[in-house]
Amino acid sequence: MSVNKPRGNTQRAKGEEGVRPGFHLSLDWDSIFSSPKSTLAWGIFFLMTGIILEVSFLSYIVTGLADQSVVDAFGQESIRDAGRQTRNFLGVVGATFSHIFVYRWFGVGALLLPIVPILAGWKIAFGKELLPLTRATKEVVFYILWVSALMGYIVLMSNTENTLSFVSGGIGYMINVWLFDWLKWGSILPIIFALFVFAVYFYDAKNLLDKWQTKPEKEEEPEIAVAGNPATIVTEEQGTDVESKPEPVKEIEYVSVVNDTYDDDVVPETEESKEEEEPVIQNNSHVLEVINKEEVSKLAVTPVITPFVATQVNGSNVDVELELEVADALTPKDAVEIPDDEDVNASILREFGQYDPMLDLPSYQFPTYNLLSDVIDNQHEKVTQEELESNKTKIVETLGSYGINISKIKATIGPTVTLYEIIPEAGVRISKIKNLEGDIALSLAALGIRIIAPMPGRGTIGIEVPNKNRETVFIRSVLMNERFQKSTYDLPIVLGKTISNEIHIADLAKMPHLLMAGATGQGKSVGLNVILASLIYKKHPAELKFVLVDPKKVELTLFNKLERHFLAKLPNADEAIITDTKKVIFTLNSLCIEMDSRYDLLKEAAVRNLKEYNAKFAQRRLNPEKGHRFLPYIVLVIDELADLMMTAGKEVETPIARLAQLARAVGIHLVVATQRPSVKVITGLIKANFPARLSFRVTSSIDSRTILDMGGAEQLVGQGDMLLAINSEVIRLQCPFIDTREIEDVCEFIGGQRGYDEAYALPEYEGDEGSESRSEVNTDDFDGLLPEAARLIVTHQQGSTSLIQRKMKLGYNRAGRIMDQLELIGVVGPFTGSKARDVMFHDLNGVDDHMRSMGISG
Ligand SMILES: Nc1ncnc2c1ncn2[C@@H]1O[C@H](COP(=O)(O)OP(=O)(O)OP(=O)(O)O)[C@@H](O)[C@H]1O
Repeated sequence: MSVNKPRGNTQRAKGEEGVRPGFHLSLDWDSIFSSPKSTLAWGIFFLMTGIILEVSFLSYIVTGLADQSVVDAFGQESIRDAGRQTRNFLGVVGATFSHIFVYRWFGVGALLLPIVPILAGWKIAFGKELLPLTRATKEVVFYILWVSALMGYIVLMSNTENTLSFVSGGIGYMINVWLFDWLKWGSILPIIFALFVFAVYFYDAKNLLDKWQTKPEKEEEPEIAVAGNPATIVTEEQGTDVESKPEPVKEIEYVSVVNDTYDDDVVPETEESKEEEEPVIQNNSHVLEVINKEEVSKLAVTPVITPFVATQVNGSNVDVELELEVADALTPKDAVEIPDDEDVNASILREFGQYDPMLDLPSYQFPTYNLLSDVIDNQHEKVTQEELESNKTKIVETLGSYGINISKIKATIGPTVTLYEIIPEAGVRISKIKNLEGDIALSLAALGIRIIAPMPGRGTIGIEVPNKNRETVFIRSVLMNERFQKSTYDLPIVLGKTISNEIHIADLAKMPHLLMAGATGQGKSVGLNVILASLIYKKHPAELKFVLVDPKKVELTLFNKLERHFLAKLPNADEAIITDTKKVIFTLNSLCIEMDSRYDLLKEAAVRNLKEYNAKFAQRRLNPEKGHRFLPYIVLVIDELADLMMTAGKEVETPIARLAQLARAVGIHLVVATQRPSVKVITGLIKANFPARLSFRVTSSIDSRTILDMGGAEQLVGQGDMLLAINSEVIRLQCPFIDTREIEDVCEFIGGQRGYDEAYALPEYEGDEGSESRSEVNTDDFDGLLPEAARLIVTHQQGSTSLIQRKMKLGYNRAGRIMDQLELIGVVGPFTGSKARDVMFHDLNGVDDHMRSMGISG
């Protein structure tokens, strides 16, 4: 727990010189407080402390004076003797504690003190709050002092200091002695005033009073209380407040992510708005004041938020009626039309705290690292001195034989390759070295030479030579890496180890999509699994959903177990992992609908991206009654694009391109892998929208150029050796290795936990039934020129009615009818306004086959 860290630091600061440093390093406060056993032990410790204090205090109240002499004599006689004499139920310890807390300090008010350790202990031990801890602690502190002061007044006024001073304790008595000098008997007034101020601020007494005043004549008054009961009374008793609600989250390691997701400055904003909105709801004169302050929009709080309250309190609509009355008194129209981005319902926020999606699955446990194999990589020396020397000599000799002299050479040993950086003598042209790439490779007799001339930002020329013994980078080591664990990215993914053995972590949310290519067996599937595992280890199921498309049918099936935690699927779909091309088309279109509806929500909330939207939702500034909901990130993973493009062409390309173009801001990100990085698969449209591209080894430099816009990927050495190109930067990385068994264990670990009732539901795609019934379309009514028009449209790749009109010399009406029929049979997309319709086929054979399958010929 982060709260404990300072303790470790303080210790270090104080006793650094005197204590061996190793001692401090071995104290892992995090694990002391976070392991289940120690949490239970600490919880019970606090519980016991609370109980001991309470028993001691109660006992002292009964036997206090008798024990006072024992406590006073403490230190002058043996503990044993003192123990025998004391009458406290808990002996000398009980008597001493009570003497200090009751007699010296707080009097009977001290009886409240043990509530704090008891609540804290319960929370630590059992992970649940009996009452909200923060709020209860504040109350306890206030009442201890207040009761002490009140008792002090009574004792002082009744002149019973000698017999009853323990009732008020020293503090309460002294307060009254001081007040008495000023106010005589009137010193009770500040004491009562303190209670009043506390009640106003802490229980929002003014709000309650206002509520009571605005509808005194209403018979429904008691009903409101009843309707509000389940939520209101519970919260009042429990005293839920903004700070206390998110506390359970802190107990899971997750807190850093939560903090990142929601900006810190959110809280003060909420606090302010709390204060300002309350008058608006209830009192006309306050409303006018607010208008003067140009905070008109806050009026919208009234009608918009109340239905939300109503739902929260068992669907009662009493509050709704009340609030509409107030709004009518002003300008109801204005009030309704004001956008709801100012809809901050302070009372809901105060009562329920910030919305925390993770509380849907409060007991969710993140997968542990021991599910991953802890093989320590080959301990033997990876690259020997001889290997380095011999490569160096060969490089120097080869270049020398072409008249290129080197002034300096430096080697960096990476997991898969060693980078030799050379500085040629002055006057040598870089292109000359680049041209000798093949010759150098030949003379080094090694596969996978890659020459980087010049190394960006280094002023050198790099030659990467594969190591004889390569290192496997195991997933466990990278996921346990501190940089990954502390990463604050929204969607952190580990991509691999760089040549200088650093872990390369990227934020998929910023990428914002990733295109992967690689010939068969070069590590694509392992790479995809690594990406999925990174996200699973960092994200709570409430924050992230996967849409998994696996046309190969075998690669992603293991993730099936995550269905009720991390997967999203179409309603009525049997399997969450999509293997069928037709279903892929539906899913992609459904994702487009999800994207559009998310955009609508963002627009209505007047925010620019998903993060801002969710933060606003968490602050309860968006009304679920209006369709607002917490939006998890969605990551669409397609394991084999080539397959889909070959079978469905435009039908797949168009939605993918649309998602890639637009979905970033609404938290939908794509990871698309393909074996064949040909231009037919990675079309210009797709490529243009995937700025981040990753290539494992490919078979030709043409493929490398298609995916990376540069050669080099054909020179990689396989088994996860890869090049990552983001914008114009290219990095060579070794992908971590994750085994099928490890994936299986992780998925089983998560799948075995309580999940959601079902997978995250994607919106229904209406084309669903439409396309199913395409084969049942009555083709008899179709225009005889339909096949010809279809070919014309496909040839020109332009879905326009005027094209049919011009080329086929038809009237507008007939051409229009034909266009509608083309849409019906799925050759063109729906009408999109002024733009031409999308053409769903890109070759004549495809469209002919399609028409034949529908019984249309000609
Ligand atoms: N990062 C890695 N580290 C070590 N070995 C790896 C790594 N990635 C892949 N391999 C090895 O390569 C083999 C093939 O990997 P993978 O199944 O990921 O290839 P692929 O590109 O998905 O092939 P295909 O397209 O045929 O499914 C793995 O079984 C593993 O032995």
